[in-house]
Amino acid sequence: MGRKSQSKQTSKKNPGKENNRIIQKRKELSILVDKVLRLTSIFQAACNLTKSWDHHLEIYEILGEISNVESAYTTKSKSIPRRANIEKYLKWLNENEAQYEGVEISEFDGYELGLKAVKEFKEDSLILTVPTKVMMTEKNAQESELSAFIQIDPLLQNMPNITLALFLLLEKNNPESFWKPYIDILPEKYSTILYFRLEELAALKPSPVFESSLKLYRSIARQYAYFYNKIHTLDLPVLKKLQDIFTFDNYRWAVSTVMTRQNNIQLGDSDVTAFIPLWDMCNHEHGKITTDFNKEKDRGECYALRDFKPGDQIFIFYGARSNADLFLHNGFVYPKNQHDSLSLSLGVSANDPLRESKLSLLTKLGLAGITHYNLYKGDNPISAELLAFIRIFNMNQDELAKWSSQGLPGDLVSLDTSSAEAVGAAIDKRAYTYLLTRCGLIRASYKKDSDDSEPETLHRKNIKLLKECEVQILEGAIKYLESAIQKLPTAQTQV
Ligand SMILES: C[S@@+](CC[C@H](N)C(=O)[O-])C[C@H]1O[C@@H](n2cnc3c(N)ncnc32)[C@H](O)[C@@H]1O
Repeated sequence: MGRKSQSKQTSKKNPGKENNRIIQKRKELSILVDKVLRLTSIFQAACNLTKSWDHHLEIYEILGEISNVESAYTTKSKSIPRRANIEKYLKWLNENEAQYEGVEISEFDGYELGLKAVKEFKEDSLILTVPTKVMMTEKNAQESELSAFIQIDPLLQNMPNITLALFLLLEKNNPESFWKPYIDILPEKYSTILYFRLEELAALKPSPVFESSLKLYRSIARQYAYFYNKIHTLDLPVLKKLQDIFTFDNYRWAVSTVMTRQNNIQLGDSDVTAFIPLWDMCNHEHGKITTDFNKEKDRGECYALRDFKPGDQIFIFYGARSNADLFLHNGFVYPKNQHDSLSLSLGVSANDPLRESKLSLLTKLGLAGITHYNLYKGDNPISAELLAFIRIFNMNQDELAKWSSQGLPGDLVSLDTSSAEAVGAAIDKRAYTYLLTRCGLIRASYKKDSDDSEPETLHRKNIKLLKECEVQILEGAIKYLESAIQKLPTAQTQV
């Protein structure tokens, strides 16, 4: 606080002193940013989890220092709570011919803002339309002053979501922005892992999302450092504008806004990444995709995925995504998720004497490069690919030789009964038993860390829900495998 107000006064009274402060800030930051770049480039993907975590601690600490330096030198303007901006937002939408009759923006417990029906909507009826002109898209970014940077930056050329994040930052800092009413109703912060404290991230263990979270954090940290350097070394007017706005805190906000609100929409001949106002006020529930782009009318359209009565929250279906995906990229967990899955890390050990034969059989089936297989929620937890892996993984030398001699051993990668007969109960018994043991061990690892002493924050709530869903998947798979083993013909199960 003290440092911030000091900075303001100094700049008015003594511009020379202010210049020195800026130089000092840049010096401090460039040392820290270099550290982030070095740390994020030496990292080996094959590191074990303990090393990944130690590595994360280092990155996290340096980013903490970066945030401290950046906030000490920045005067934060007072922001108006998003709810207070709803009226202006709706007026802007009206002026730009968005249609949303019978719909209100409202607060819903556990969802923040959402859309409320104030009249009845029958399933498949049109709820709202959003003209292209109010959407903020990667195309707008390409047509803006940012284009000079996009043209010379390979990262931006290949990652439209990052382009959109930088464009959003520029527009947020532009009081004249056409999208100001939209930007003013965006959340101030998010429940993505970029906002998690260390203890919260650690509480994700043993979920496989722990590892994915460290990866995501590392990648955003590296992007931040990469862009920091570009912004402060390249001589482009747009980058001069970004110099004061581009802080780690602002970047994680922009990236999280994109992660939680982006849509892909067919504009012209291409698929573009876009923010679609109003449409992106809808929260998710299970159902069918009911959002579309109407080329003739040049607008996005959102239809009712089911009947909604006055007073109901209007939901849309975000797509068939696992809770791991929703947690990581959208910052929430959907307990009734019918598309849930759990990622298992599986591979042939370097010490396995039959490694070469197993890998060559996996290669034939196009599975050699796969390091993770999904277990699914519901009656069929095992995919054909996972079944193929556990079958091959559990074969002996003779079995490997037999199956390798075939052109394409399609029966190995099939859930059909006839294929199971061709593979034989002996292999399947070993395969299922192996997976059962593996699932049992993973399930047991979830028991250890039920720490209820921590306050129930949204982050903690999501972590708890995610792990409960993962345990459910594991228990479903265990039941399925026990029953599958029992159903195998006993006479043939001898090896
Ligand atoms: C596209 S926005 C929807 C509007 C958002 N609720 C808001 O206040 O701006 C997506 C975000 O809404 C929240 N959300 C959406 N569906 C949800 C659900 N089923 N349960 C909990 N939160 C949800 C998550 O925070 C997610 O990142």
